[in-house]
Amino acid sequence: MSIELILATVLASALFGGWLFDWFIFSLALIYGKWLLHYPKEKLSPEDTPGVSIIKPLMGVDPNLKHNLETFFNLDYPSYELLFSVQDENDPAILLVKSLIESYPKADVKLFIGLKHVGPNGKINNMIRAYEAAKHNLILISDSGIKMNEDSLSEMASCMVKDVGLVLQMPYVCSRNGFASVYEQVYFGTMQARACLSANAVGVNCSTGMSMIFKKDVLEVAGGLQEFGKYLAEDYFIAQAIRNQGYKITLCTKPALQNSGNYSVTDFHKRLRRWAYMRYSMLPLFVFLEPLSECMIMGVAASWAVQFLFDFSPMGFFLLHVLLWFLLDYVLICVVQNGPLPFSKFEFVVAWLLRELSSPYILLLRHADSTIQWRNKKYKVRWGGITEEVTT
Ligand SMILES: CCCCCCCC/C=C\CCCCCCCC(=O)N[C@@H](CO)[C@H](O)/C=C/CCCCCCCCCCCCC
Ligand SMILES: O=c1ccn([C@@H]2O[C@H](COP(=O)(O)OP(=O)(O)O[C@H]3OC[C@@H](O)[C@H](O)[C@H]3O)[C@@H](O)[C@H]2O)c(=O)[nH]1
Repeated sequence: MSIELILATVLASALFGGWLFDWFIFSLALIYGKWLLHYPKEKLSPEDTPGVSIIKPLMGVDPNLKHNLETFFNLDYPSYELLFSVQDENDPAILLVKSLIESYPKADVKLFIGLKHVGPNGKINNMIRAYEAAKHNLILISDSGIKMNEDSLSEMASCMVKDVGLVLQMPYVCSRNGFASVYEQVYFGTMQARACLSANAVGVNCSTGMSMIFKKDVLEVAGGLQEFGKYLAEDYFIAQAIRNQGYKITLCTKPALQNSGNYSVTDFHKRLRRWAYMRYSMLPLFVFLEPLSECMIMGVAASWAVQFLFDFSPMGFFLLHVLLWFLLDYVLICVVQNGPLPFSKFEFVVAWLLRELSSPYILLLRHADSTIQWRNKKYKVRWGGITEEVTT
């Protein structure tokens, strides 16, 4: 056997193994998702509910912000405080928060204006003063675009049992008008849900910090929130630090409802590109692994592998692969939605195809620039996650 043939056989076997592994990830996500999201967990009794400090870092106003923030004033939870932080004193979000404070005079609310610089991460800088002032040990960090149901906080708190240090809400989205909303929903209900559910099922850190509740005393042992200002992916490193102390990280039984009023396919692609940039820069192994978890890329690679190993028709294999992936993605989004999908099957097909066909391009785009833009700043993330702000 020639060396070329040996190498090709090893490569084809590895790709075929990777293809089987992708179906394992799929199965894990479906089973775990059904178990987690469809079977209600025991609720906390009112006397067992710990107080929660909710930090809302705000930057700018969008058409849904007032409605989203108002849902935090109407939570069905006995003891919580709301800590709004706004870094720029000219930010229109300040007037909005003040008007909500007037409308809800009984709410326990504080507004922090101005940032404390502890590192390049703007979100952390914005939140530090609120974090320091928080009076409860349980802290919920909740991004500006998040909308809560009345029972969302009690669902999250009931997942925070003794050996758990961090509860995350899996990212999902509210249904809004237009195709961009369908597109976001399809992304978070398929690709992201697959990674997030399967990873959490086996204890792999796949943390997205848009809505996460943690124990302050545990984070303090790791240096406090300020310690994570040096990372852009502060959510990933906070989760890692909490886990290093022997605490579990768990997913909440209800997903996070992102409901930003400004959304478009182009903006969403920019956000996905930023996230891919962060993952690739801090965990370079992802440059190879992540494309192989994409339907089209793995389909092409596995089609070549089965032709080489088993003399199977690559075109027939590819079409079967895409069909099965598509069907399982549809089942997965139904599991995540946990109710009727708010769009038609046709819209799902179009959004799914656009997502699957554009994602290799987005993953490639990550390599086009060595810096990344987040809100009004540019950053460079180094291997291992340490980040520096780039000023031009
Ligand atoms: C042969 C195939 C091997 C497949 C291996 C799987 C490779 C991972 C594939 C996809 C990753 C998707 C990433 C999920 C979304 C993460 C969202 C995100 O970027 N969030 C950032 C902003 O909030 C955050 O700062 C970054 C966090 C880092 C996430 C690391 C994700 C690890 C996911 C691993 C999933 C593997 C599951 C294995 C189960 C057996
Ligand atoms: O400079 C900044 C940037 C952002 N933020 C706040 O951070 C939150 C998230 O910002 P965006 O919506 O722009 O970004 P994303 O939804 O992509 O964030 C996500 O990716 C980056 C991670 O660090 C975040 O934890 C995660 O939620 C918002 O509440 C925003 O107001 C700041 O307070 N200051």
